[in-house]
Amino acid sequence: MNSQLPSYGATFDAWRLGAPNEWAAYTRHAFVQGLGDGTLPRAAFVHYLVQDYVFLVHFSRAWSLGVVKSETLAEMKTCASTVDALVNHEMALHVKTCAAEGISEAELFAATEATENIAYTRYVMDAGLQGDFLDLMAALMPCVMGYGEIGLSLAAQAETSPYRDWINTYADPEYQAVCTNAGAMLDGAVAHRLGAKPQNSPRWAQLQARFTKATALEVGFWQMGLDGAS
Ligand SMILES: Cc1ncc(C[n+]2csc(CCO)c2C)c(N)n1
Repeated sequence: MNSQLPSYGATFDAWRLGAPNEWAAYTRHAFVQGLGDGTLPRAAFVHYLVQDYVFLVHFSRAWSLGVVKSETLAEMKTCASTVDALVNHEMALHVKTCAAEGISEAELFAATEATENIAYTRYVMDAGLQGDFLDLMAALMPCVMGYGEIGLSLAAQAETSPYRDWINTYADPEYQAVCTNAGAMLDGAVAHRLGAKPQNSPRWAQLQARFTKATALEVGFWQMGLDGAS
């Protein structure tokens, strides 16, 4: 385990520090350890991937809401390119892996959502509908950055793990750059709305709470992957 955490920008790093228990439960979950050491049952991985496909559909909707709530072109560009990456690239990994297990894309799209899945994606969507761009980003960031951190922490095990494609997707410098860029965009968005000392803003605690809740919902998602396959 890599004990040095990657930095993805001042705002994200502060929010991660503000949710130590939830963050550790998310990034060091038994599901994650099983991906690294190869002990994760294949059925749990496939169950997770089918749910994750539906998750990505709703995450694409949430990032699309980010375009709507943007106040600068830089924000709009990040959100628009994330939607593109999700619907035209990231979901393809799920389709390919599931096809090898005999599950078609139509079946993926029509999969029944697990309660933990509904809870997470609708929480994020509501954060964006009820709040502003920062509320939405606080709910979206655990997903983006958490997978970057998990990918890096598992990279050393990739060669020997049957889940090496999954690990390499997120350990890849290209995905690390996605995290760094998202973090820089977030820092800009925070400065734009809350000024140079955002931690003094009355909104800071509320944003931290949204980030912490979304992180806890990631823990529930891993657990659903483990439990739902048995
Ligand atoms: C439960 C769950 N959490 C996070 C991710 C990772 N992820 C989701 S969207 C995206 C791209 C940028 O937002 C990434 C990396 C996932 N696949 N499933």
